Amino acid sequence: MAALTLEQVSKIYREKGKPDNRAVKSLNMSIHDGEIISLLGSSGCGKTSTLRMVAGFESVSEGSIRLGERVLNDLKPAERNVAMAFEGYALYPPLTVRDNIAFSLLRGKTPAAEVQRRVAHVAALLEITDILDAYPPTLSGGQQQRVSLARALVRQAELYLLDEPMSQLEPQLRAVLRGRIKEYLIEHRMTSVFVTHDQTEAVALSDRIAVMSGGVLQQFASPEDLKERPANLFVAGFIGEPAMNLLPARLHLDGGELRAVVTAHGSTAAALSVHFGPLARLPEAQAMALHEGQAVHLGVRPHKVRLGSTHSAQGTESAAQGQLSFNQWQGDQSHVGVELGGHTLLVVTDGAVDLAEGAPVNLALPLSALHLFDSASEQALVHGADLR
Ligand SMILES: Nc1ncnc2c1ncn2[C@@H]1O[C@H](COP(=O)(O)OP(=O)(O)OP(=O)(O)O)[C@@H](O)[C@H]1O
Repeated sequence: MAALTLEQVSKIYREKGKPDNRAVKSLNMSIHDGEIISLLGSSGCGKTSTLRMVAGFESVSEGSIRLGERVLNDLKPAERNVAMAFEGYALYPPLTVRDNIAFSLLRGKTPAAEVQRRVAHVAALLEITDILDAYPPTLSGGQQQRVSLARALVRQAELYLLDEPMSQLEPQLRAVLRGRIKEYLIEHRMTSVFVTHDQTEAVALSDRIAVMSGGVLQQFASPEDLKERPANLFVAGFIGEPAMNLLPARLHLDGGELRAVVTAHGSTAAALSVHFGPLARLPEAQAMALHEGQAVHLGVRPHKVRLGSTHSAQGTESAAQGQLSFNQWQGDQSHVGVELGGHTLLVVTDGAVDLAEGAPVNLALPLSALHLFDSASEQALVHGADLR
């Protein structure tokens, strides 16, 4: 296994008569030896282009890619010692599933008995033992995808690249295989990069997740940090289901205390005022970035707001009062909309909520649920979780 380092890596697609398409922009990433990471983002954000540059199926337009001490940029794919499961499977139709999986091992010096042992092990792991003697054209998409994944996992490579490797599987099987694949990767200390647009999958599989948008790396952090300390408005809105509430607000720093005030539409009255505590609790550099009247976005995760019929904010919680605008039971949780001076705050609760439309609602907003982002730069300013 080895560490993977990307330094200022860009991918520029050039087509005659069209403007250059900079699909990946100055990507810097350092993936540790044995670490499992995911590239996560919406369609077209540059995930696959990044993976294909690492594998050697796309040239690197700018920057350098290193695996351990070796620079990969000018090596052919076969010289890189990188195993890849492709989104389009790329199986050999005239070979059985068993021979497809064993192909790379048979070309090497692995003894036949060891090849058979490894193929049997990975086939059992991915539940494809019963199709080992079948030919790819007779298989379903989900089966072909697992064969492609098995072919990558069975190899002894320095790096494993897995492009949406479970996208064709049914949710139940996908959940089971996720757990098994993760165990297998950890047991063999396999440095691995997944590409996915499914955040549940990225969270379940990865030590760290690289969130990409528009070819730019937005944040590369643990699943917990992405949720509790999103680096900017994009990550705040992208990670978490349902999305974080983001309300336009102004900062007030009077008396050495930090407050964010959301004003009601068409008025100067406060619709919501939240208290972050003394400014002195912030690291100096962070406090210096704040000023009176600064335009910010206040972020609040829907799961973290408490609903009550009476005022019940305690300790480090901020209180607010609004009006219930909708109340939807989702089968396992309630999605409740609360109107605050023309803004709607979404609240998610585990149980059913016995309140009708228009009812007054009291909210308690725990400090740990609050985030501040600068509206102009869109960068994070303060996370309540750091002030507990
Ligand atoms: N071979 C190519 N030639 C020209 N442009 C390309 C090529 N491959 C990708 N692109 C463009 O590069 C951008 C990023 O595409 P890429 O496939 O890397 O994104 P992605 O995040 O992996 O998307 P998806 O999840 O849909 O696969 C898109 O604008 C795409 O149209």
